[in-house]
Amino acid sequence: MCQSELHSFLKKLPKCEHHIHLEGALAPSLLFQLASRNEIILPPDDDAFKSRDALLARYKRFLSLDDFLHYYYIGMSVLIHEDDFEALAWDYFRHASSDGVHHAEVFFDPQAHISRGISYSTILNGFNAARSRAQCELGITTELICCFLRHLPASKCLAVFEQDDIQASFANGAIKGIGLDSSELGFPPHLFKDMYEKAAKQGLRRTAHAGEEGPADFITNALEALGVERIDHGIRLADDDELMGRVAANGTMLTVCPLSNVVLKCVGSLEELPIRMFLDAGIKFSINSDDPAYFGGYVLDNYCAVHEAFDLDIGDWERICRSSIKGSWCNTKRKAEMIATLEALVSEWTR
Ligand SMILES: Nc1ncnc2[nH]cnc12
Ligand SMILES: [Zn+2]
Repeated sequence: MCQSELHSFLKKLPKCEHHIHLEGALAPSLLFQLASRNEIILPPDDDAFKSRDALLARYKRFLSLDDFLHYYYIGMSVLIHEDDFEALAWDYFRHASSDGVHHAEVFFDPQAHISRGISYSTILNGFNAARSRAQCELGITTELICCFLRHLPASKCLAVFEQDDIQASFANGAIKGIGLDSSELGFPPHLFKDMYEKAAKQGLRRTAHAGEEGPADFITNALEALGVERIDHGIRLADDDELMGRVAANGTMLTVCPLSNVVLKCVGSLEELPIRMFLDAGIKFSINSDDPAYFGGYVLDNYCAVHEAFDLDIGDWERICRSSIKGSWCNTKRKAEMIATLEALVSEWTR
């Protein structure tokens, strides 16, 4: 298959994205536009904020997860009004649709906005307006996953989790599940056990970032102490054969983010990612963009990069795509529609 045929095949695959932080889809052009409209002063002593090109150049030199998070939290400070949150999410949904995403489960970080005086309803109304539009105009189904910031005290996270407006959004189904993100090293999953126990009792789906920069032990810890159903990133699973066997046997899905791992120096190059090892070991995983505006690629760029690095065949892609549909938190009818699309595509390309 030549490159352009392959690109067309990868684009047509009915993709599900499970690991995308909406705040990480804030393109520099929208960032500067909102900063100006909302009269937000970006750090004057950091030359990266002098222009769009300077900011993009700085994004190419991230040294670590924390180095990136510094820019991520400054960037989102321009989001003030409902319309801003709507514009951000709509921009992502448009990109996702043109990349062949059929279903997206998207993260957001309420604590990073509430702490700046933005109400939870402002965030949720903005995102929900974009979600309705994505469903009507693009045919994409979406779910929201409310993430908690692990660099903050667990007691503070629990207090936000228990806030009346957040509890109401759990109860009325606006939020599908919870996640745990931000700085990983020094913040093991078990610190958040109480919150995850409450979430389980309330019937929320549960995932957590683990094994991105942190060790394989954090994956064990997230599975055992938090009872998570998915692991976000999870690439350090490759360091523990016994755990890898357990994850494969339980069918726990990893949401891997290849370009993110390279840009944040979690691996030296794409080829170092354990993609082939995971396929051989029967580990289920989906491929995702994480923070597409910061890492130079949306989901299709990640699919193409993985294809080039690992020379996958149609059978490999069918498995990845099938696991990704099955590991989604949408209803069985929606999954069946996507599986049917996948099977029709594969049969067309293998005729
Ligand atoms: N890659 C990542 N890891 C942890 N927290 C994040 N928040 C946004 N992107 C993240
Ligand atoms: Zn992430």
